[in-house]
Amino acid sequence: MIIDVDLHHEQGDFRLDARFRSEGRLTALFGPSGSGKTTLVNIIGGLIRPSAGRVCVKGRVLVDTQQGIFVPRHRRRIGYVFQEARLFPHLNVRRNLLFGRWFTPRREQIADFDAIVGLLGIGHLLSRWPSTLSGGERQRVAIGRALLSDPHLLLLDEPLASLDEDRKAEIYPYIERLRDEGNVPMVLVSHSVPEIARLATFIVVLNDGQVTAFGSASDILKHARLFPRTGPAETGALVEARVLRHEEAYGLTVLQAAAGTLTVSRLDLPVGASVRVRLRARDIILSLDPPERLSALNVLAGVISAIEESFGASVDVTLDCGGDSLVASVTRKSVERLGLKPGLPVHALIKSIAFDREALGSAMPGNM
Ligand SMILES: Nc1ncnc2c1ncn2[C@@H]1O[C@H](COP(=O)(O)OP(=O)(O)OP(=O)(O)O)[C@@H](O)[C@H]1O
Repeated sequence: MIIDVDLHHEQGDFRLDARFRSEGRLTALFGPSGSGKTTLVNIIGGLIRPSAGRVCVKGRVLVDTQQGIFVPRHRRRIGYVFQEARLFPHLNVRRNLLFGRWFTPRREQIADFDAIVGLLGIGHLLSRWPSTLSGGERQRVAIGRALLSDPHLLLLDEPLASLDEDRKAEIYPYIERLRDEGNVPMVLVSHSVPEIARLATFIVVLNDGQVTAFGSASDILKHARLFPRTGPAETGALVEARVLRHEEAYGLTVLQAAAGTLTVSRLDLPVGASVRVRLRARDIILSLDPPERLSALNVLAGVISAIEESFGASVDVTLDCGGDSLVASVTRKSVERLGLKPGLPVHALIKSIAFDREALGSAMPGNM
């Protein structure tokens, strides 16, 4: 278990009750403003002492109020990256990075400077001063500095929140690479559904200081009801796929998922590259018959596995498509009219706009 939390905390009028366990390589703490994400991350990092409870990271007890255990922040071996990079302005990038090492005992310094610099693509910045870096570059250096302290866990508290969409898009591939190739698990604070859909392997949902759900990213993102303030617009299924081929003449790329093939706008990725596709529930239409003579390029066959109970106008219908799980948001009237029920074979028409470019791609710019 990477993180095991069971705690209660009170600050002013705010009450936080958090209980979850995560094995995720990248655990997202998701929730609206004021839900308690930063408070929770600060408790894990040792900046706040919880009123009661336990925090374990990789099997090590960091806090246990019953047993009087509270490991101070500098002994936790937890790296921290904040919303603003907080680099030392009087040190160049190389010395900022090396600063990360100072507090790690020499025999425990295993992080490879060149490997981390390569992973984050900051080799060409080493002699630059922080004031000359873009926001995205600064955050990559801050992440590198945190990793060079050989942390057991890296906490990222909305590290992209102050960046514009272009800078965010520039930094996502590096976080994905750390997630997939690095050996330090991460906790990311975020209130963006597209961001967690792209990056998270495990999601903890917070609302008003309560953990309302936790689980694998693909399980959690299916449930629109968990994201009441974002609305159901963003929820849907995460599907892993590979680039099968490019159709240059049409400017298209064909992806292969367990559910079948998916055609999207041309992606700058090599054949064989893996991508993660988010299929939003509101962008899926169900049909009992195989649809013909339609302009939609993406139709997947599946079997209804569940229909969520709901009193609202729409319900979530979950499909099993060759092992991939899809969710369609369907009106209750349509459920009745079409006689939808578990076990029924259906066809899912995916509107082409459902392929959210932000959720596509785990390739580095170098591969493009
Ligand atoms: N020192 C404090 N004393 C009293 N209340 C506090 C203190 N710090 C934070 N709070 C309150 O605790 C609640 C949770 O704050 P927190 O910063 O953890 O939320 P958040 O989910 O990280 O929000 P955001 O996304 O806006 O950063 C808020 O209502 C906040 O006003």
